[in-house]
Amino acid sequence: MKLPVADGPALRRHTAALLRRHRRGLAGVVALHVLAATAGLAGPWLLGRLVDGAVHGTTTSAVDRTVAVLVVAVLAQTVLIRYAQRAAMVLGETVFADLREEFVGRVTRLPLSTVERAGTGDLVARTTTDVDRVQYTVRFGVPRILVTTATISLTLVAAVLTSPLVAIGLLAGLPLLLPVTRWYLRRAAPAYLRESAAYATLNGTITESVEGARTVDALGLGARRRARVDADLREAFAAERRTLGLRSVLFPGVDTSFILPLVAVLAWGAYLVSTGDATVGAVTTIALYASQIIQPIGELIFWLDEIQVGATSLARILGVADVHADRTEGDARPGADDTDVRADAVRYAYRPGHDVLHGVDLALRPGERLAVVGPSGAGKSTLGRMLAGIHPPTGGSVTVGDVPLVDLPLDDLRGHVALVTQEHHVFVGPLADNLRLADPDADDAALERALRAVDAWDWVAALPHGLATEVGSGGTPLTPAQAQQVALARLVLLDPHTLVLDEATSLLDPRAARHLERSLSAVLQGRTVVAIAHRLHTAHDADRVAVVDAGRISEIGPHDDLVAADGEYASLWRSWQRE
Ligand SMILES: Nc1ncnc2c1ncn2[C@@H]1O[C@H](COP(=O)(O)OP(=O)(O)OP(=O)(O)O)[C@@H](O)[C@H]1O
Repeated sequence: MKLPVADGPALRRHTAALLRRHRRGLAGVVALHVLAATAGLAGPWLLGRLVDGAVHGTTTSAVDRTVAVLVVAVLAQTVLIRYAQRAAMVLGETVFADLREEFVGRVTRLPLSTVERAGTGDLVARTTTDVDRVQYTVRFGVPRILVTTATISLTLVAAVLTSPLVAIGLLAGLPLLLPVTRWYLRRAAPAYLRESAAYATLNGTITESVEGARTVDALGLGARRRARVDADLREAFAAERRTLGLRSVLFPGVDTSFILPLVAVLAWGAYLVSTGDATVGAVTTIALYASQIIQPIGELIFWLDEIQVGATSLARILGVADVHADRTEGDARPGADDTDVRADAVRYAYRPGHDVLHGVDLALRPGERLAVVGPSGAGKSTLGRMLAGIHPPTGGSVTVGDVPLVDLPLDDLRGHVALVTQEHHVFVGPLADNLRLADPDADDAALERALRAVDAWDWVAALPHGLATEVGSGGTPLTPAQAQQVALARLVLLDPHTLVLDEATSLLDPRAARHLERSLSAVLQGRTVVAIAHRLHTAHDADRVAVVDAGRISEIGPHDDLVAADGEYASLWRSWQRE
């Protein structure tokens, strides 16, 4: 599954709305640039007058006056450009900050099931490379496009006002410029989209290979992974060559079309002077305009090219919003004492048509401890995720007090059922903030109580700044066991009545595991617990055991009953005892 990309109309709608939101800033920037460009036009016009003066006779004081006005115009232009550029940069930053906040909102609301299915490579590329590209375009591109468009338009108007006949020469470049630019722009968007997608895929493959290096090594998958990276590289190379090919037509075409107006103005102007239809001064002014306009047109085309890249990235960023929510909140809420969690005919498929759960029925008894056992790949973790409301089932339902889990707002849901796994990310920031993710309103005393409950207060109190200590990457490092205790303390704050434990302590060294099990049992006290058991002794101690086999619950009951029934569980149990 790939994350969606916004289409052209959506992109235009969004850009228009963004510009409308910042229309005042935009108007200010345009006004300042128009003033700066107007001051810049005075130079060629005054020089043209000087030339005419020299041809037809003038006085020294008239020349002095013209030069004085020229100096004032240049000074005014310099000052205006300074403020115009400053305003443009501020606008770029404001617009980008707006975009970035919107994007963070979108990404953090993405359904977990979508992120898992799409893989993280594409999302990481969108949050890094694409955001960088949009940032560059918005910060520098948008202001420069405003500047160059204002300069070019005003220069053309000034040229026409100086001498409409001579100004016709300025059009000489258009027959080449227009078709080349049109040809390019038509092809550029898909080509850049392909390039971004190719790099995102390459990123994903490389990240996956590095993260799974041990598995790749253990299974001897090195050659296959290399072949995949090579294939991705070939695609990225082909995509890059295509965009380079497009640019290699655009740039020479554009360069040639820049020279043509200057040559045309001089040749056509000389003819008009000879017929008496133009003055030498007017030709000088317009020839200066023709050379003055080259740089802004070149810059505008450069930015139109960059804008293609930025627009492609923006389409990828906006596309994230097109991911459908995997659940819709309903109004029904379970009663305060309604803690019955049930699964009815639950089916689930990671890929359409490939069910890994085939209609599971399970009614948890409040306060019981249920161990879920079964062969690897049988669907235990998947069932655990259904019971915790992580993924909506593709068939059937999981309810708490008769309300489907996926109809509850996420904050509410976590107050009923929570999943505990061995992945415990510690976020960069104060330890207290890490805990308040579970309950933003908890005061320090509540945080301390939660930490004491999981036996973690001693080490937290010994940290340099206690609860305020910065943890996470770059801060005070926490051991895996400490990170897990922080996660358990969050559970205490969430206070769900039902917990699903999936491999919660399996990867820790035995000493840490024993310590943690103490913390864990404090958390489990008085709650309904579904423990996905990878070691059968957990099953032995549970109130009931559910055996999951090939996506179905094949047996369920107390340990002793199942052993006496001499079914699948009994043989699992016997083989475990023999080990
Ligand atoms: N994210 C996923 N995408 C696609 N298929 C998946 C995904 N996660 C699990 N599966 C598949 O679903 C099936 C059930 O997997 P699950 O992890 O639920 O089994 P399990 O009983 O917990 O196994 P184990 O004890 O090995 O963890 C397996 O065939 C597995 O390959």
